[in-house]
Amino acid sequence: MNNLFIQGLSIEWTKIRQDSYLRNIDAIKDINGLDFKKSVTFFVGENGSGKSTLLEALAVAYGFNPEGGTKNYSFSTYDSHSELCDAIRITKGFRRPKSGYFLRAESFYNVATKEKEYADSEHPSEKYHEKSHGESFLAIAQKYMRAEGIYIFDEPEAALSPQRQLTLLMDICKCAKHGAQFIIVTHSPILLGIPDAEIFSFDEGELHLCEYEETDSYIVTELFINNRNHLLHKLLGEV
Ligand SMILES: Nc1ncnc2c1ncn2[C@@H]1O[C@H](COP(=O)(O)OP(=O)(O)OP(=O)(O)O)[C@@H](O)[C@H]1O
Repeated sequence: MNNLFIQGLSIEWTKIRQDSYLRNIDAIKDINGLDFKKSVTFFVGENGSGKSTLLEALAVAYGFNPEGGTKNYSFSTYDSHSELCDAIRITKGFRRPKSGYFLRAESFYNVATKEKEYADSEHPSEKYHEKSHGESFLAIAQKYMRAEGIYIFDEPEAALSPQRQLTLLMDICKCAKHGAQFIIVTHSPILLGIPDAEIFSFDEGELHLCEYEETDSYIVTELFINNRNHLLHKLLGEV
């Protein structure tokens, strides 16, 4: 027993159509239950391996808007979320989060637009559209991240420089140390380095736990940096 807000999930496959594409995603199709044991959980894997599909379903089942934001955001510019959202059952802990945010790179523009619309004199807009992509992304993460919150992030590194990824890493560790929970899809070898995190890999079929050094993000980055000339020669030949 731990004190996480989201302790695990299960999928009711009877609620998913027989011809649904979800049944063809190798890492998802055999999931019955999944337990979270650490305050920081990562989903890693190749493009198209199903990370965002599972993360989005988890976020929506927990009460977040499919396109992101706080739990108070309620809008939809397009209805693209999968039937997995209705089939997921979340095991909740006994604590209630004091804050929360579902951050996703792909619909961040729409969330920033809504933030402006929702603003009033008591809650002035942060004018995210007037900041650079990376500046606004980090600003929004920092505005909502605090102790005892629940945070579901889909590729938060997408707009961030390596230095700002380190800033985000520090903020995540600080909040996690004080009771926050993070579930994060990432390709970033920097963020994945967060100590004592649990990493679920969506590669090689069934979803499984792996070590930092076993992730492609680490292996490919390490290989490239330490063997750049050799690797480029192999990849590009005499071109
Ligand atoms: N509406 C849909 N209809 C059919 N297939 C879909 C649909 N949405 C997603 N898929 C497929 O489901 C698979 C998983 O997609 P998902 O976005 O979860 O991948 P991902 O691991 O998050 O990838 P990335 O790292 O590129 O973000 C992909 O093969 C994708 O083409």
